[in-house]
Amino acid sequence: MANKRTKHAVFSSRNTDVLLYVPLLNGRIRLHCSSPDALRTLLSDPFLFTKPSASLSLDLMGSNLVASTGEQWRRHRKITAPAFDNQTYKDVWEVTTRLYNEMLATDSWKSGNQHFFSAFNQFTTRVALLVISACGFNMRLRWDESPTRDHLSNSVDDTIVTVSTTLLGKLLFPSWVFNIPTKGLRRIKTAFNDFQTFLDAEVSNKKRELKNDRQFDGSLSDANKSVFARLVTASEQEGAKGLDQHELIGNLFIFLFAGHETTAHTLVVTLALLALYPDEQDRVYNHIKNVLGDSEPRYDDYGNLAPVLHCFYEALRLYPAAYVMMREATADSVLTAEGLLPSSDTLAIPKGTELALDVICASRHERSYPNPHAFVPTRWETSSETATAAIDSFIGFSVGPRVCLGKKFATTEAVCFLTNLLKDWKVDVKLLNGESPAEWQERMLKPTLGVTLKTGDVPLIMTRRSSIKQ
Ligand code: HEM
Repeated sequence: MANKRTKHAVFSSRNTDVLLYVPLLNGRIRLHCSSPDALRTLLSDPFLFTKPSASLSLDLMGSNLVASTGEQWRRHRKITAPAFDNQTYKDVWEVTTRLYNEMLATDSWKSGNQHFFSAFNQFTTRVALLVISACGFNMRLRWDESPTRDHLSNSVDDTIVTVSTTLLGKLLFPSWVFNIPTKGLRRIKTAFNDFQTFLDAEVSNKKRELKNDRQFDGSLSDANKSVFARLVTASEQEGAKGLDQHELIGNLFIFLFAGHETTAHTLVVTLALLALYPDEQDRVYNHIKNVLGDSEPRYDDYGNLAPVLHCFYEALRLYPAAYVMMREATADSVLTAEGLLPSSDTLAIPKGTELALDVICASRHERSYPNPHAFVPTRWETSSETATAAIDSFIGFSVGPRVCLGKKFATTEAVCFLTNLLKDWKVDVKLLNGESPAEWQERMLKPTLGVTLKTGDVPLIMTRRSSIKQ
C-alpha cells in the first residue's frame, strides 16, 4: 500500500482532511475529502450531494439503481429494496454452503492435506459469481458447471467475467473506439454485445417463467423467489410506475456486477490478512469451534459469528473495493467536521462543487482508526476500547439512504464462506527467503484502481485442520 500511504501522508503532512483543486479538463472546483465524519455527512443527504452525471455511466445496459439520481433513484430503490430480506439471506447462506462443499469435492481439493493455490482469488470470484447468479436470478449452477447459450460466443460465466474485467475500458472510451479492428477491442465489443443479448433473453425468459409459476393466490413457488423474481413482482404491482424491460436489464446487470467483484476481492484479502496475522486466525478459529462444536454452520449462527464478520470488515477497511465515491453539490452549503482544515472545522461548499470522497484515506484515518495500517479485527467489537468505528457508520458500504443495498447479502455470503473454510483449513502464505509478512503484503496485495479496487492474483496455502497435530 505504499502509494496509498503516500497519498494519506499528503493529507496528514498538511494537517488537513480536504484538498481543493481545479482539474485542467473541466475547470470546475473539485474537493478531495478524506475526513470520515465529513464523508458520513456528505453521504447522508443524497439530494444536496448528488451523484454527478459523469459517474452515472454505469447505465450502459439500462437505467438502474446505482446509476440514477433524484426521483428516478427513489423509484428504483422502492422496487428493488424489499427483495433484500431474511428470505434472501437465508438462501445466500444455503447456496454458499452448497458451493463450498462442491468446491471441496473437486480434484484440486479432495485429496491431500495441503494445497498451494497460486491465485486463490479465482475461487472467491467463482463463489461470488455463482451466489449472485443463484440468489439473484435463480440460475442455480453447480461449482463445475459452465452453461452456454446459443447466442453467446463463450460460456455464460466467461462472458460475465470478461464484461466485469473490461468494464472500465468500456466506460472510459467512446463507442467508436471499439470498432477499431484489434483483437483486444473486438473481444470487449463481442463480450458486451453478447451480454446485452443474454440479459435481454434472460429477462424475457424469467418473466415468462414467473407467469407460468404463479399459484392460485398469485404468489410464487419457493423455487422462484430469487431477488430478480421478487423485483419483477414488485415492479408489476407498481403498475405504470414499475420498471420496464430496459430498466430490469439495467438492474440485472448492476446486481451481477456490483454483487460479485467487490465481495470476491474482499474475501480473498480477508484470507490473506488472516494468514499474515496468525494470532488473529487462531482467535477466530477458536471462536468458530466454540460456537459450532462439531456441527455445520447454519444461517441462525450468523449473529454468533461476529468475529468472522469483523475480519471481513477490517479487510474491507484496509482495501475498500468502492475506493472513491463522486458527488456534486446541488446548492451552496457549509460542511462541518472535526479537523477538516488546519484552522477551522467548517468549510463553505459552493453549488456545483465536485466532491471526491476518498474512502481509502478516510478508512485509514488515525482519528477514527488508531494504528490505522494494521489488521485489527477486534476494533469492530462494540466492547472494544478502540471501537470508534461502529459498523453502522463505516463508509466501506457507504451510509445514509444510498447505503449499499447488497451489504447484508455480501456479509452473509462472506461469513458463511469464511466460517466453512476456516473451520476446515489453516491459511498460510509462502514468504520468500528473508521476507517479512509486511513485505509479502506490500508485494502481493498491491491495489489496482479500476471501477473498483482490486489486487492481482493472491497465492495462498491451505492445510487441512484435521491433519495438524495440536
Ligand atoms: C464487499 C462487497 C460490497 C461492497 C464493498 C459494496 C460497496 C458499495 C458502496 C460503497 C456503495 C455506494 C456507492 C455510491 O453511492 O457511490 C454501494 C452501492 C450499491 N451496492 Fe454494494 N457493495 C458490495 C456488495 C454488493 C452486493 C453483493 C450487491 C448486490 C447483490 C450490491 C449492490 C449495490 C447496489 C444496488 C448499490 C446502489 C444503492 C443505491 O444507490 O441506492 N453491493 N455498494
